[in-house]
Amino acid sequence: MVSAPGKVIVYGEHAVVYGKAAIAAAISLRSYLLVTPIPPGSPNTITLRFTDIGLDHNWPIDNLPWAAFNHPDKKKYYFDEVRHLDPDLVDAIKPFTSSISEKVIQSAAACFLYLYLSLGSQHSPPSIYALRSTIPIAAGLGSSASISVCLSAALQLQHGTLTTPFPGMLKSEILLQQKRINNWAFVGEMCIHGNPSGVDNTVSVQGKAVVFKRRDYSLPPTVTSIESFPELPLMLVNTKTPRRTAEQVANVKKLLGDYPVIVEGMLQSIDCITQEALTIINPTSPEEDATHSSLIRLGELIRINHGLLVSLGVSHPRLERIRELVDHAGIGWTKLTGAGGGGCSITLLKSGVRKATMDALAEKFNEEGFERYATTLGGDGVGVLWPAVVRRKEEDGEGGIRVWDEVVTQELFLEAKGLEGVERLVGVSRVEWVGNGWRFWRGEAEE
Ligand SMILES: Nc1ncnc2c1ncn2[C@@H]1O[C@H](COP(=O)(O)OP(=O)(O)O)[C@@H](O)[C@H]1O
Ligand SMILES: C[C@@](O)(CCOP(=O)(O)O)CC(=O)O
Repeated sequence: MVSAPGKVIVYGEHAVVYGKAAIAAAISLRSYLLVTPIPPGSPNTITLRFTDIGLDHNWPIDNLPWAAFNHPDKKKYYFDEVRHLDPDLVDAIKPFTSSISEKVIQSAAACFLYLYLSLGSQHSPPSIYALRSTIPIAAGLGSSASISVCLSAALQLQHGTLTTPFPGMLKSEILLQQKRINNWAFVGEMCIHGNPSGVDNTVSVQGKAVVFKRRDYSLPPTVTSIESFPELPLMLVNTKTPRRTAEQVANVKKLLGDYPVIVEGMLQSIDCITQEALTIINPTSPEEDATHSSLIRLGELIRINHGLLVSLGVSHPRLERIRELVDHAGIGWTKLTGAGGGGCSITLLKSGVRKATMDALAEKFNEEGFERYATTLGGDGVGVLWPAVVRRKEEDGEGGIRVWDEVVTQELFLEAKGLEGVERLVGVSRVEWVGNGWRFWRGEAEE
């Protein structure tokens, strides 16, 4: 099993698509992908069970367009850096997803097939790929990146081109493997939303928090880890209005085409906001350290960033309603996060907010159909659970405790009740495992 986190963009979404810097941090909501090989003698098929979106589909392996993907002019290997989708290969996949009518499901299936055909072979073992995610879909929290990262890591592990991280693994090897996971996760992101900047998949692979910049799409991005990302008091609220990232990105592109000078100026201002925030987050002198006044400055930058996103046309009345309620309560500074057009907002909370004020606001959110998430920022990136065997404990009714070990089968995983059930069964913060438990490609490992 593999897992990868979602993310919040704290500053710089949309501008990051045009080569400006963005600051993003991993969140504790995650996707989990369990790969189960099918016993020998079973039909030679691959099956996707992505139950969150109602995708349950299989394809005979021999029928897939291997010839197109293995053609000498087209073949890409796990170590190749891929910056564009090949339109002929995208076309070769289309007949295999055309029976799926819903765009959400179709794009997830296309993402899987492009990665499977690129990284696998006709002799790959028939397998079932079961996915569950605790990240709300299309809400600005990087759900598509986190599933792309899971698929990239799982397929490369399955085909022996990655190793499960182990204590003492060389830092250079960890970084190389992270790079390969990220490279193919970016390909998956391109299948789902066309023209991604790569910030979402990068933070999902690395975890923690990063400053991300991609000036030239033919070159790798510049990614700087923020080692001591401050524990900002953030509130995450979902409008429950889904939207597609691809559409929001296309809307900004159109606006830039219509008003190039004005919109370039706005994107440039967003870049300045990100740079300014960085000087507060990474102070160069001790007296600039995280103080009351730096919280206020970070908050003001959040408010200004949101204003510019509104002007870019990517807010939504439901996002404005959240901002209005928060402003009215006077508890912090709010901006949309991710692509906007619905999705989620983040609020940086002021210090000393009264509990009664928070409770009253929470009630208002409930009444109006918004959902709040408890999440922490800056956790681990992509990880592997091998073997996937949980240690269970239960009172035996006679004053004792019964302990037993249980393999996380596909059935157990898919039947876990709701998001909490998934977290309780396989969550990365769960401690009782048989074997090593979750292991992560942590970039800071010893050389
Ligand atoms: N839990 C999931 N199961 C399957 N596919 C998913 C899941 N979460 C996200 N996806 C894929 O990602 C797409 C959403 O991507 P996107 O619009 O970029 O939203 P987000 O802001 O959450 O990344 C969905 O259409 C689907 O293809
Ligand atoms: C709008 C954008 O900057 C972030 C999109 O984030 P999300 O897909 O809404 O989680 C696009 C991108 O960086 O690819």
